[in-house]
Amino acid sequence: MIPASGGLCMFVLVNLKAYPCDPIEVATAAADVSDETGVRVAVAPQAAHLDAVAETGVETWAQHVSPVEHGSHTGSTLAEAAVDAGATGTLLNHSENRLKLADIDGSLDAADRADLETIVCANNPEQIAAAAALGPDAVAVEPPALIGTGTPVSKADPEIVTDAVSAAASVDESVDVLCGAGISTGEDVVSAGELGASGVLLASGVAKADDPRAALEDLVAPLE
Ligand SMILES: O=C[C@H](O)COP(=O)(O)O
Repeated sequence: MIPASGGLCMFVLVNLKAYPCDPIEVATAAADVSDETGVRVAVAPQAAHLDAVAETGVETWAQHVSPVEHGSHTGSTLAEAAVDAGATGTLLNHSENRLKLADIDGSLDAADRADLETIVCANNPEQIAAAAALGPDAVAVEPPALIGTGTPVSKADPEIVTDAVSAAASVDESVDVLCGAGISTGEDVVSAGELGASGVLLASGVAKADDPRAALEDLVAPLE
């Protein structure tokens, strides 16, 4: 799933959550930075912004898709609608949008049906093993206490990353592992890679930055 980029092979996925940033400004910067460096960078905007973000040319991910098919499902995010809007992947079970096990499974089925790449988030290595057993393309370990703090998981709790990598591999070696929470610099990304992660999931370091382009350039600089 994760293509090589420079010396260290890392995927940088920027989740815009519901932050009051300009999604087009971030997406345009992410597309440019990805084009200029060859590093895989994707943006996950609000569902209502998928179309506009995808039009910038950046790799575009949904923040969630619902475990439903076409039908009477008011308020859902249909996987096929996300694809029509330009998404090529989806997060599932983010710490801020926890799902029941059956719903994670159902959302994975919906994503597979629509041909969306998938990353299932989890709090700890035990949950990572359970998530990997459901057959996503990747999992992302994020300790909730570090989310949005600016304190990188790769420094504050490196064992949770190495343990998550081992846990996923013990279930299915084809499932990649990302890590997230507090990642905001290129040094954090390198540390994550050295711990065995194939990518990073981050939000505030870019979405709340005064200069999102500069933040993205810093994140990928060591990967070129
Ligand atoms: O989806 C992103 C994660 O929750 C990390 O958020 P953060 O980079 O603001 O800590």
